[in-house]
Amino acid sequence: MKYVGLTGGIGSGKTTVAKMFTQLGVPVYNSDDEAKQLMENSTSLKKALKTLLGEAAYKNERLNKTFISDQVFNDTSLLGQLNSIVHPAVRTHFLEWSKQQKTAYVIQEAAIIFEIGSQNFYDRIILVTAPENLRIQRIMDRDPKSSPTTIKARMQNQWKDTRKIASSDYIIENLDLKTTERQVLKIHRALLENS
Ligand SMILES: CC(C)(COP(=O)(O)OP(=O)(O)OC[C@H]1O[C@@H](n2cnc3c(N)ncnc32)[C@H](O)[C@@H]1O)[C@@H](O)C(=O)NCCC(=O)NCCS
Ligand SMILES: Nc1ncnc2c1ncn2[C@@H]1O[C@H](COP(=O)(O)OP(=O)(O)OP(=O)(O)O)[C@@H](O)[C@H]1O
Repeated sequence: MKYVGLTGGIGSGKTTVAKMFTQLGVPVYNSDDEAKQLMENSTSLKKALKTLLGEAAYKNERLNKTFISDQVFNDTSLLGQLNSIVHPAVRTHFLEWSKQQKTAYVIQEAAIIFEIGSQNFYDRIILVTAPENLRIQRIMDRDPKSSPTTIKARMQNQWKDTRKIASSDYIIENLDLKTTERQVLKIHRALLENS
């Protein structure tokens, strides 16, 4: 079974693309969602996060996402420490999940792959791109609580597309959905042929 990484900056359209692969029968692991599950349900992760960020990291045992975001996306060192607690747990969980899949390849959707040096873990990497101003607009339309400032704070902690393109196997320029769908189908066929 091949491991395919699906990455892209905030608002590029990873989840939109992931859903297209799901419709083709490909199992997709959503790292953002699974990380949050683990951060809320694993006793050891909760303990480590409270030690790192303080008790305010949780509110009624649920992740205090606004508090954590305000802390880490403006402090590279703190974000690095959070990543080093959460990402190994996500990797272990992803590998367990993969064992239950029966397809030629599985996809791990993850916002940061190159940034944490995990590109060599994957057999192939798909990068979703879109212009930065369009990405900001999409996030603001999706989440009224967001602002250009909070979105740019996350972007500051992600590589620019130009840097990621060189090391990716497939690039999806996600502008109009029909063209994106066609690109997804082409990549799916190529991945099946090569497996
Ligand atoms: C800070 C948290 C609680 C904010 O939750 P929220 O629901 O607002 O955002 P969500 O997790 O859905 O992420 C949305 C987008 O933010 C950006 N983002 C999230 N984590 C990171 C990160 N560690 N580095 C850079 N960008 C990130 C990505 O573009 C991502 O797609 C959450 O993002 C988090 O815990 N991040 C650190 C752990 C992590 O890296 N998770 C990602 C999967 S491994
Ligand atoms: N080609 C497109 N045309 C119009 N809207 C789009 C397109 N692609 C994505 N969107 C919309 O933009 C928003 C962001 O897309 P999506 O959630 O797929 O991005 P993401 O990269 O997974 O975001 P995040 O980084 O926050 O996890 C969503 O509301 C989605 O419906």
